[in-house]
Amino acid sequence: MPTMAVTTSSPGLTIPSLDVVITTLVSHYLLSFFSIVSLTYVVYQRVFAPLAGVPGPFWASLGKGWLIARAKKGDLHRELIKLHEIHGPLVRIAPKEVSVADLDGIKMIYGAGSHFHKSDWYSVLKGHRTFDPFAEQDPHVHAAQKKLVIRPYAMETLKDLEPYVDSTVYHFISRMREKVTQQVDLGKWFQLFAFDVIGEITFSKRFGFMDTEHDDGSLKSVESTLASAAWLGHVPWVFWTHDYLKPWVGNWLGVTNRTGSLMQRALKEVEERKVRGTDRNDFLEKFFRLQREKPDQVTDVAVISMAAANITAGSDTTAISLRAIIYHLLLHPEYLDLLRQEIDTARRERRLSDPVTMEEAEKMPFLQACIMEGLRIHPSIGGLLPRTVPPGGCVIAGTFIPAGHVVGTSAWVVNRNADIYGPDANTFNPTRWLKGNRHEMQRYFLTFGGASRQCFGKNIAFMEMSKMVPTFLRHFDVELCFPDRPLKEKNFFFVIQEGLIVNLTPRDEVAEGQANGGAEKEMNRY
Ligand code: HEM
Repeated sequence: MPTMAVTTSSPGLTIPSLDVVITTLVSHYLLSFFSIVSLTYVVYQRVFAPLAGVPGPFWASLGKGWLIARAKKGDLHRELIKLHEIHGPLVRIAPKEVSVADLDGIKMIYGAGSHFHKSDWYSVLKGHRTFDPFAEQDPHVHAAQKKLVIRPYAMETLKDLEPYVDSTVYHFISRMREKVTQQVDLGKWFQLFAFDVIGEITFSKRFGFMDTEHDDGSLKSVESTLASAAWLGHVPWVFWTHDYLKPWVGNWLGVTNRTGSLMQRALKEVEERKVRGTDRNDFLEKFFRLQREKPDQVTDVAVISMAAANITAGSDTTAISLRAIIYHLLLHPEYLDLLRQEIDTARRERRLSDPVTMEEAEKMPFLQACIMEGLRIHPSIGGLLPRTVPPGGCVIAGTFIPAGHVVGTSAWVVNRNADIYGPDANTFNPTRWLKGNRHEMQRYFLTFGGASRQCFGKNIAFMEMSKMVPTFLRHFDVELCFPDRPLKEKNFFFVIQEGLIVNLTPRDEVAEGQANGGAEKEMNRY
């Protein structure tokens, strides 16, 4: 029987029963209560909160929903460019988070010795790992870890790694020669190359992706890690709640791959190497040498973690950069011609090896300019590099931002700053690196992060690109199959492109040289 019966006291007049009255009143008051709380919250965020005066999307000022939606859609970098064009140097992107395009502010946040430390966004990447320089938030722990493992990444040790990069570049070229009659997904091949080269320099063992033309799941693993971290980082409590409940609910988050399958791969390689030994001077050997010097501090966990970091931080990032450089050169034949001239002149003058050496590449100013410009126009990392405001707060672009709030800059925004790069900052123009104020341009160049937490692998990445780009272009004429179809891109912290499909034609002189020499021969000097 229904409980909410009504009683009729006289014809035409209906009196509700007591429980109906109570239910109606409660829902009415609850609704009013929530409306008042919500309204108060909106008024607070829009009028009284410390960041109320900072412009930005309406929904961003009220919660993390806007950021999460962008992270899911993968367009945060493009949105930030637009928003800064509209609003100027500061944009509020969450109730307590600001995107900064102000140059003094950027220097303050990322400069050497900065007190702005990595925000909680990174905690989801770190999880329970005890050794992880990339995601470490504590500056003292980070400094100690960096000191222990940075030596193998230094410029002086690059020479040891060069032959490993050479053999992988040569393998790439020989695989491309097999593809000259087909449409080639060059973007995918750069990714296979970038993973194989990391395998070679870290473990003296290519992963074999270029041989099989696909990977063993590692590419997906990195991608799902980043896609998941990109949104979870904005709500770390979701990650930690899931972490707590995992024994009962299972693993639902891709970000845990960073501590899962990739670590397992690194672990396997390290264990195998311990048994097998080696006479090669690759990364693993360099880490083992550090371990022999300080066995208590450079633990097995540290070695495995750094090997895994090479894969996650060094593969996709390099592939993205190679795609960007070649794609933009193909879109701008005038610059491609200039680069070809530089390559061909060096070759005619017998100043060019095959593959091109690091030393030779450094003497090619236009090549270096093209690499810098590709890195500028399409930085691999499109996320915000978020940092927590230190105690005492800070003033950026005349606005006070309290301690504990988050500030950050995407390289996509600052790398397009017209005050630094000129009025054509939005277009690919390598000549700016030859005639512009290079020092000033490099000072704010955020593609490899800020000085306080700069990329460990920058030198290695430059070595790979400096070899691959001229060697590839001396071997092939390259043409976009679909010049009118822009590449698709998705920002999952890394801004990954899709659709770099090309036709390759072998360049005759080189083809002859190679026919005589064989694809896998070491370094032929012409
Ligand atoms: C073109 C290629 C690359 C680009 C654009 C790039 C970019 C970056 C950026 C922007 C950061 C700072 C991230 C942040 O502040 O949150 C970073 C950090 C890092 N990168 Fe790279 N990277 C590249 C290649 C590599 C390679 C090849 C390796 C290793 C072999 C590597 C290892 C690292 C490590 C270990 C860190 C953490 C540094 C720290 O926080 O102290 N990267 N990278």
